[in-house]
Amino acid sequence: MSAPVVERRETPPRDGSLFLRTLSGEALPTPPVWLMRQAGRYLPEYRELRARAGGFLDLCYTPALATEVTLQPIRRFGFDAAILFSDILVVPHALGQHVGFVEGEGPRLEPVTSRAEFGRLRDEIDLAMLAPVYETVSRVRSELAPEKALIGFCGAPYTVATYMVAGRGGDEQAPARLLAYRDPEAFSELIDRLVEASAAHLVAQLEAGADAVQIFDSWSGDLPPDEFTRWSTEPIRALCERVRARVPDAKILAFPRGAGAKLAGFARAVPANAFGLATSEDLRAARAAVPAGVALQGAIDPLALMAGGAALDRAVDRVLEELGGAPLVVNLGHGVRQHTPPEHVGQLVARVRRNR
Ligand SMILES: Cc1c2[nH]c(c1CCC(=O)O)Cc1[nH]c(c(CCC(=O)O)c1C)Cc1[nH]c(c(CCC(=O)O)c1C)Cc1[nH]c(c(C)c1CCC(=O)O)C2
Repeated sequence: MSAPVVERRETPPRDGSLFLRTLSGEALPTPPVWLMRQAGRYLPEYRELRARAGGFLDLCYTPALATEVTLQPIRRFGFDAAILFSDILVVPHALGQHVGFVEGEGPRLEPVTSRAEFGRLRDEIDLAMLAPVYETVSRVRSELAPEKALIGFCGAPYTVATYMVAGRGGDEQAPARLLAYRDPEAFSELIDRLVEASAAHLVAQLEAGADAVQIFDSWSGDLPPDEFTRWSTEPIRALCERVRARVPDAKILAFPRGAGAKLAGFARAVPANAFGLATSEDLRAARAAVPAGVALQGAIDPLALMAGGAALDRAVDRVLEELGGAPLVVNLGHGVRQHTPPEHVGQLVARVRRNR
């Protein structure tokens, strides 16, 4: 791993951060709240800035703009945590894969589908290429109030591999799964490289000032149990261990989206401080599946958020009731959708905090 690009900043202890206290195992009467994809196209101020920024990756790699976009939802809604504005696909980009974003369609990568093609990627992640991302982390941290936490992130090795092999997103995980069955050694080599690259990327974000990091595993939930253990649980466990070897007190959230009954085994193996729950999870079963004192994060339906009104209040109350009384970070079960009215986000935050 190359040396960190940005020096670790001396940061004051943030005892006032409800988010960090929850990750340390405290059950708070009013839990912290932030939302996946809280920055983005549902916000008019994002759309306005995005139109001036050029391409999506240009926005991610321009610290002044990425900082502004990260802070927009904090100013508007007062969330307890900001999430760095970036993307999981900067890791393949810094491994030398061609990555682009097609307007209105999503990511397009030049697919890597064999050992020979993996061989054309860099052996190690080029952290210098991601220096603007780490600069964004330090800028955001210095502009955020001390009681607000800053979350860095990466995609889980399996999820990132599905994009690298298929060359695109959506429901196109079949190419990676086929490769995993046809040539498990080759797929395993790709996953191992992603473990190392992602660890270096998370450590660099923590050293630049991120208070915690989240690992997004958006696509492993469909895997059969043994494949899930091999391609999701084990690589994420290894990733957490690599990060903690460099930053022993790193706060880590793992989000194995849609793990369902596989969550219990995942949570036993992965040494995270919190586990994210998708909309579809049985919340009480999930609580019983994770070790006592470990935080859970989730799991309001993004479509209840879009609907608003009484349906949204009920969705918030259900999460508070079924997951409250133990360490809880209120969030959605997946990202905010594009056509969500911003006032509904305000309603969600007010509902969580109404007894405060
Ligand atoms: C799979 C995945 C990706 N990116 C991400 C995941 C994991 C979470 C999930 O399952 O959604 C994670 C991500 N992507 C983005 C963030 C920023 C922080 C946040 O607000 O949560 C985070 C944490 C910004 C983004 N990443 C992207 C946008 C939209 C780009 C635009 O403004 O045009 C944003 C705000 C583009 C992106 N990036 C990706 C896709 C499939 C797309 C296109 C689909 C879409 O547009 O929603 C890959």
